[in-house]
Amino acid sequence: MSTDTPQSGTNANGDTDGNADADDNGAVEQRSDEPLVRVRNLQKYFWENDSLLDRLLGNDRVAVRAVDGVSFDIHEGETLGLVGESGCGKSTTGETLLRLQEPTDGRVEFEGRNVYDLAGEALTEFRTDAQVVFQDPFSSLDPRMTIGDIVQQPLDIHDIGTEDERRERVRDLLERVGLSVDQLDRYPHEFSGGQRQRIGIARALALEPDFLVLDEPTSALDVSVQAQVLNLLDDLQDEFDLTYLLISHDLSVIRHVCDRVAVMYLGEIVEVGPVADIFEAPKHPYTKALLESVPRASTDERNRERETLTGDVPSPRDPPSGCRFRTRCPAVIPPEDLEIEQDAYREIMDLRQRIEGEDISLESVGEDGQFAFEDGSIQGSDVPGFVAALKERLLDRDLPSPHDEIVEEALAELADSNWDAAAERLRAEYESVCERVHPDLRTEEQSAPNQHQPVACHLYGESPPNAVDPSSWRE
Ligand SMILES: Nc1ncnc2c1ncn2[C@@H]1O[C@H](COP(=O)(O)OP(=O)(O)OP(=O)(O)O)[C@@H](O)[C@H]1O
Repeated sequence: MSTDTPQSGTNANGDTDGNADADDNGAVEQRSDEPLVRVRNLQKYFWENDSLLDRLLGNDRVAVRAVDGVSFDIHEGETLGLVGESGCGKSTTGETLLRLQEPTDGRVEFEGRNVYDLAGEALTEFRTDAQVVFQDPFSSLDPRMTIGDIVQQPLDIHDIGTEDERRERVRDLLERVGLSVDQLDRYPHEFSGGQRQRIGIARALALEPDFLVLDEPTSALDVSVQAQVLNLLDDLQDEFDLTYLLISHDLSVIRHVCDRVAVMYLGEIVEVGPVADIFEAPKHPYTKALLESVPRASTDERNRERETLTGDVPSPRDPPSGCRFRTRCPAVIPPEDLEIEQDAYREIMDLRQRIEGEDISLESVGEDGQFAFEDGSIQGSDVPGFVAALKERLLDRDLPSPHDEIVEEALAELADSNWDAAAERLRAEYESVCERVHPDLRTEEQSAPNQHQPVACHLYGESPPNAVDPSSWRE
């Protein structure tokens, strides 16, 4: 963990300047040391409607794309933060890379070996070296076991040492995490939340691991206790040369303890970089919005107009095409030849999304059944009034010409319940590169040596698809 002194000059996946020497011509020689953990294109899908009964009933299998092709490295001794809104796939990433879940595709190397190929002794070694601390100390500790037995359990399972040696190790561990050995024979319910998390940490350390996945280690704790547990993790990292993947939705935790941070959205990583760069100069519109949504301490900052994340996170069962954030993105890129202000474009894109999702109650438009639908259509003479009422309900602003006319044409299709035609009218005019092309995040191999904050966004492509200045859309 950094204690607020993050690395600088780190490339896509954590190579630091200290390890990349520039020669006289400015050419940079890459560091030779391998990351401790290398994740490449990791995918984990959960399948719904996948039972025998579903097959007999002819139900289609549905993939929940919890993790959908993530790549990152974690270097020895560092803390990489994984941050994103609830449900974006953070825990599944952590569990899959520890092989607590089988991957759908992709590769995870730990000390250079593919974790998913390991068997026998090599697998046991990996299970010893890589451990996890879960969020909820209440449910992750067996209530029927004493804490001595809980901490000793991994030593028993791996048959390490004699009974006396194991007991001695448990005592050492409990003391090291700030608990008293007198408490050895007590049960989890006799401890506070913070103490229970210390027990979970002691158990994770029992086998002397090199690497810990810390999955929201402090989110179930009172704020006052959170700092104590984070400080303990920091001390333990120094003392035992630990490498951490810290999963958290809490940006202040990430900022306080991480060296680098990977920002996750809907199963993908959208930006990676040193923690100071990500917090001070975020690039991806999602990262910016995530940071904007954090309450500010200073009055100046509090009074500043804040653009927070709006709109629902789409389902991982059917993620948006192209950039997954484009359905909420305040910087979604208009077609090259279109003259339109960003706010108006966003509003039209939102309207199209609602039309595509048939997410408008047409029967309730207007006053008390003003527009009666018969066989899916309203009377022709009512169409202008219907379109005006729809606009009033669905749009927050008056659109300039010619956009107003195009939107009216699309809405008029809804007078005949022609959802597809309405969506098509808008798609024909307003389709964005963000929905057509998936922006990839470069991996270490693909990044220029001086590119230390890769971002998966068309605004930052080598040849941006549209002349939008990324710094201009919000300041
Ligand atoms: N066993 C499962 N079966 C089906 N879907 C699952 C399963 N586990 C997770 N998911 C889904 O996968 C997606 C990612 O979940 P995950 O718990 O990894 O997200 P997260 O970012 O860790 O969220 P949180 O912070 O709320 O824990 C979610 O949509 C979740 O509902």
